[in-house]
Amino acid sequence: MVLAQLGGSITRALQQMSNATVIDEKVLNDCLNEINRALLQSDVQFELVRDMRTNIKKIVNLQDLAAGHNKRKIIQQAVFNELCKMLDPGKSSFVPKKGKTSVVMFVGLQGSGKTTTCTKYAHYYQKKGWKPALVCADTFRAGAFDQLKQNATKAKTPFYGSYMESDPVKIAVEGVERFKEENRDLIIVDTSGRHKQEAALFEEMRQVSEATNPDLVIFVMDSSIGQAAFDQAQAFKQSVAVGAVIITKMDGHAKGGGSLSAVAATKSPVIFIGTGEHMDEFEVFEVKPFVSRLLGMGDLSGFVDKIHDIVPMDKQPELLQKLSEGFTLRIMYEQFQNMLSMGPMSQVLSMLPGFSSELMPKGQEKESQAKVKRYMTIMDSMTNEELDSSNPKLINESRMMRIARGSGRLVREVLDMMEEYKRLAKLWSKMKGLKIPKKGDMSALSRNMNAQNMANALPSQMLKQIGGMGGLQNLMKQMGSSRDMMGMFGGGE
Ligand SMILES: Nc1nc2c(ncn2[C@@H]2O[C@H](COP(=O)(O)OP(=O)(O)OP(=O)(O)O)[C@@H](O)[C@H]2O)c(=O)[nH]1
Repeated sequence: MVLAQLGGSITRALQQMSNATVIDEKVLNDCLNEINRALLQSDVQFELVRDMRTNIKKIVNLQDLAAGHNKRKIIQQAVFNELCKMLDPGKSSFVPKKGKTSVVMFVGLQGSGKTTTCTKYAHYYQKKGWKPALVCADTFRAGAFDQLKQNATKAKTPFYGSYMESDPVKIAVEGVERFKEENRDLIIVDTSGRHKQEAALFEEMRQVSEATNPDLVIFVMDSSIGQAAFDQAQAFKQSVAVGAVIITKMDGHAKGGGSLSAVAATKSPVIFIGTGEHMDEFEVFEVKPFVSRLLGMGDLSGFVDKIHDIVPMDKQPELLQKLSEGFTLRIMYEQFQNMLSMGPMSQVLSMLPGFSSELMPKGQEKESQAKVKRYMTIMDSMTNEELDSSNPKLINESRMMRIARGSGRLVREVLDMMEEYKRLAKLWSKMKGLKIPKKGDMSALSRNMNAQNMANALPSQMLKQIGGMGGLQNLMKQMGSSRDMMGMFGGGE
């Protein structure tokens, strides 16, 4: 979970307030002080924090609240709303339309993650059936074109650039023209960065922008820049028409609140956040779900969307039909494939209320991805008969030796994979009848989620970290109450 520490501190402050027998001025002030401290510690700009406090105090006038009022809920709601307000510039950014050509220009300082983010952005839309293309107009940094080329090739996205040409405007114009002719619907122009803000950078940006006339300029900002965020964002906004912000490296820093101040500086919404170096570590940013997650209330709608990414609507009856005929190795293979394309598991799980990606350390996640890939290599050496059978006994000793030889793995590893298959087959048989909720149908999801189902689905190590079955039940209780809160804030269902 990004900014997990900040979220944890705010939640604790609200919790402490809730524990007080009477909520008076002192209790409210203590709570707000605690929240302020947490925001400032994570580098949110001082003025924003001060305004937030003033606004909450204005809304929550304890003297005016009659005895019957639920002060706790009103305060919690005010904190939630103010956090949302801080992150919401009140206007949306340009949204490209599939099938219609849009030009999107990326700007930012060198090292902010601009080039990586261009590819992530292209990949995100490509997965949804768009036809993006990348133009490298960074002639300042040697190697920038190679990097873009490498990333674009990995993402199977067409690209344009030049080793010889030194005029970024010329390259940008040529690239955009070329891809317009090819009817690409999302033309992404990567511009050069500098180590620091300087006149040459802004002049070049302005010229590229003038020549390509982008529909949207996206400002890419590294979340770790702290208090400097506000000024940096403002400087870019003054030079080009920044219409949206993407904040990168939200995975690495407990701080990062500073970058959220960019919203106030550019008056443009944050549209995505980068949460890792991997192409899929890229999340759509939406204010309410983000604040919900920040406060440990989860983002059930995002979670359901992820499920639909893995098993699209039109494939669901097919999968359920296949599963009803028995859990085969081929189904496991396909699910592994989906899992890998979906991106890191911690990102998905962090959408569940009360979960934190801290529960799943990065190293461990990489390890489990490597394991999944190993299992897939092993399955690549299996026959159709083996893959389509739901009887593990079919894979006898001699078959195992053959499969190990064919895949270049150890027999022990084939055995490991079969154990994993049996574990998942057992899990599936227990989960029979589970329905995949429709998009937006949160109640179906919660109906399906009882502690036993969840306990079965979680890796045992993770269950231990949560605090076993007891810890999980507590978490589910929290989920219940967080759902109430989400409903109250209009964030969940
Ligand atoms: N952890 C983490 N690393 C990231 C993220 N986004 C980018 N990076 C890394 O940040 C470093 C710099 O990224 P680049 O894309 O090369 O930076 P850039 O802003 O394009 O640099 P210039 O092209 O020189 O302007 C690379 O090592 C990326 O892998 C992110 O969201 N999380």
